[in-house]
Amino acid sequence: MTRTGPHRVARKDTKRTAAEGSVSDAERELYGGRLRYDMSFVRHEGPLTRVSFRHMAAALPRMVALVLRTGWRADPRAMAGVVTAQLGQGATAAWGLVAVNSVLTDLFAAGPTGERLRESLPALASLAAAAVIAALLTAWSTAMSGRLEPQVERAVSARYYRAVTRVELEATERPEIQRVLEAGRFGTDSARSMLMLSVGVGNVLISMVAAAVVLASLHWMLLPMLLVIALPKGWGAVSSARREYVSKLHWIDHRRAIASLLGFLTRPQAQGEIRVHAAGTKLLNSYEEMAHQTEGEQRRLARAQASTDLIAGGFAGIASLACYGLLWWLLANGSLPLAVGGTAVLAIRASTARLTSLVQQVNRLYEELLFLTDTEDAITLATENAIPTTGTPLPSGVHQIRLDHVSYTYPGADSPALRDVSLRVRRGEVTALVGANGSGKTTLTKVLSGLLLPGDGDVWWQDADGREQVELRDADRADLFARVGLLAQDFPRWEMTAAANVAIGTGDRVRDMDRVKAAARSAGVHALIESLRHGWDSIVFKGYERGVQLSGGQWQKLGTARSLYRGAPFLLVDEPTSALDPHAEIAAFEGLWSLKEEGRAVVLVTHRLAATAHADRIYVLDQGQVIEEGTHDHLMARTDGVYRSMFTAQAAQYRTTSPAVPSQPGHTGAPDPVESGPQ
Ligand SMILES: Nc1ncnc2c1ncn2[C@@H]1O[C@H](COP(=O)(O)OP(=O)(O)OP(=O)(O)O)[C@@H](O)[C@H]1O
Repeated sequence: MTRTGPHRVARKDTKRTAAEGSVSDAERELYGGRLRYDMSFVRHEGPLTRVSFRHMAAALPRMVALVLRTGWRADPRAMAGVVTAQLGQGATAAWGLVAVNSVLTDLFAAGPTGERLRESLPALASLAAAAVIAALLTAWSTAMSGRLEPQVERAVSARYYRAVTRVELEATERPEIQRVLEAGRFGTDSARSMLMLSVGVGNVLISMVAAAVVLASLHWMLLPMLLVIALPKGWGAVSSARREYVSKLHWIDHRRAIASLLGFLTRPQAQGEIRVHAAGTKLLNSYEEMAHQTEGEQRRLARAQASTDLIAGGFAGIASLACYGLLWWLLANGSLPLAVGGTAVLAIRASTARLTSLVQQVNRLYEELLFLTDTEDAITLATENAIPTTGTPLPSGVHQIRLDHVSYTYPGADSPALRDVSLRVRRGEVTALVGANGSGKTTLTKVLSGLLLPGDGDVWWQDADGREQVELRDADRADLFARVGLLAQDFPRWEMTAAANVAIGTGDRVRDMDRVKAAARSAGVHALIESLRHGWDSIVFKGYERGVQLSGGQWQKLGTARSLYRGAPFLLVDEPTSALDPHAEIAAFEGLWSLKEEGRAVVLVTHRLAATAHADRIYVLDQGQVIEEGTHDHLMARTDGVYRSMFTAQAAQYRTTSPAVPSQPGHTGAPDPVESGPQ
C-alpha cells in the first residue's frame, strides 16, 4: 500500500479510510507503514468485509456439510449424539410453544378462574416436561460436543502438520506454495470453532423454524409478521458484525506492531542494546505513540458502531410497532383468538432475541470456514508436493554417492547455486567442501542428503563397484534418509531436555541412554551435561524449570552428538566447529576422523582449512562450480590455485612474529603455508 499524505494523521480528517488513519508515525518509522504478514490469509479481509447475509446463508450448507464430515470422521458416535440432541431441542421448542398455546387457551376460556386453572394443569405439566427434556438435551449436547471438539481439532491439525512436514524442500522454497502452506496453519483450530458455532446456529435455527411452523399453523399472518421483525434485526446484526470485523482487522495490524515492539523489550538478546544504545527509550516512546493512535481509532469505531446500532434499532422498532399493530387489529376484529395472540407475542420475542446471536454466529462461522478452507487447500497442495512414499530401495551395501553434472537453481533465483557439479563421496573417506561464502557448499550437502532434487544431472547411490545403483529421483527417500546424518549450519535447538536433544536424531525410536552418552562423549559435551544439577533431564533453554543456558559452542557439541547418535553411514556436517575453542575444535575434527576409520563417509563443509589438510579429497567450489579437486598436497602444488591462495591467506594470520600484510593484492606473502598453518 502506498501513502502520499502527511505523516502526522489529522484526527478530523474523516474522509480518510480507517486503514490509512490507523498508521502512526512510529509505525512508519519502525516498520515503514502497517506491519502486515506476507500471507494469504490477508486475502480474506476483502470477502469478509463485503459479505452479505444472503452470501453467508448460501454458504451455510457447505459449512454444515464440512463440519458434519469432519466430526463424523473424528467420532461418529459423538457426532450422531450432537445432531440428535439438536433435532430433539428443536422438537421440544415446538412442543413448548404448543403447550404455551394450550395453557393460554385454557386460561382465556370462559368460566370460573379456579376451573380454568384446573383445566390448564395438563398443558402446564406438558410445558414443564418440555422444559425438562430441553434441559436434558442441552446437557447431552454439551457433553457430546465437548467430547467431539478436541478430537476434531486434533484430526485437522494432525492432517495438516503431517502433510506439510512431508513436502519436498524445494516446494517449500517457492513463495506461492510457502504462502498457502503457512496460511493453512491459521485454520487448524477453525474446525473446532466451527463445530461449536454450528451447534449454536443449529440450535437457534431449529427452534426458530419450530416457532415459525407453530405460528403458521395457528394463523398464516403470523409467519410474515415474524419475518418483518426479523429482517431489520438481521440487517442490523450483519452490519454490526461486519463493522466489528473491520475494527478487528485494523486492530490486528496495531496489535501485531505493538506486540512485536514490546516483545523486544524483554527479549534476552536485545537487553544489551536496549540499555547501552538506548534502544529501550526509543521503543517505549514509539509504543506510547502507537497506543495513543490506537485509542483514537477505537473511539472512531465506537462512534460509528453506535450510529449503526441506532439505525438498526430504529428500523427494528418501527417493524415491531407495525407488527404489533397488525396483531392488535387481528385480535380486535376477532380473526385471532386472544390465546393465539399471546403465543405469537412470546414466539416473536423469543425468535427476534435469538436472531442477533444467530447472525453473529453465522458471521463467525463463515469467517472460520474461510480459514478452514485455507487449511484444506494447504493439505491438498502439500499432498501434491509431498516426498513420494514409494521408490526403489537403495542397494544394501551402499558405498558411495556419485554426482554427475548436477545443476540446481533455487526457485525464483536468477542464477544456479550449483552448475555442472560432478563428484564422489565414499565411505571410509573424509570429503571436504570448501569455497567462498555463497559458493554452493550448503546447497551441495542438501543434494547429497536427498533433500533437494537437482534440476539437471544425476545423483547415484551406488555399491562399491558401481554395479548396483539407484538414482535419487527414483529412490525410496525414507530408505535414503535413513542412511544420512546431518549437522546443518543452523541446526535446530530444541527447547527440550539435553537427552531429548541428542536422541531426537533417531525420530521416534526408543531412546538408548548408553548410546546418547557415548555420542555426547564423542562430541565432547558429556562431562558438561553430567555436571548439571539435573543432568540429562536439564532443559537446555533458560526460562524453564530445570532450564540451563548453553553457550554457542556447547550447543554445537550437542548438535554434533545428535548427528553421531544417529549412527548413519553418510554424515554431512556443515561448519561443525565454527563456535568451538581451539582445543575443542581439534577434538571435534579428531572425532570426525575416527568415523572415517569406522567406515563411514564424512562430508565436511568448513572454512577451517587446517582441518581439510587431512581430508581424503577436497572439492573447491566457486559460484556453484567445482573449480579444483584433489588432496591437500595436490592442491597446494598448484601455484595459481584458489585453494592454495585461501589456505595461504588463513595460515598467514597465525604468524606471530610478523603480521600478515599482503605485499600485493591477492598475494599474502606467506613463505611456507603448510608450516605456518594452524596446527
Ligand atoms: N533458500 C535459498 N533460496 C534462494 N537462494 C539460496 C537459498 N539458499 C542459498 N541460496 C543461494 O545459493 C547460493 C549458494 O548458497 P549456499 O548456502 O549453498 O552457499 P555456501 O557456500 O554454503 O555459503 P556459506 O559459506 O556462506 O555458508 C548463494 O548465492 C545463496 O544466496
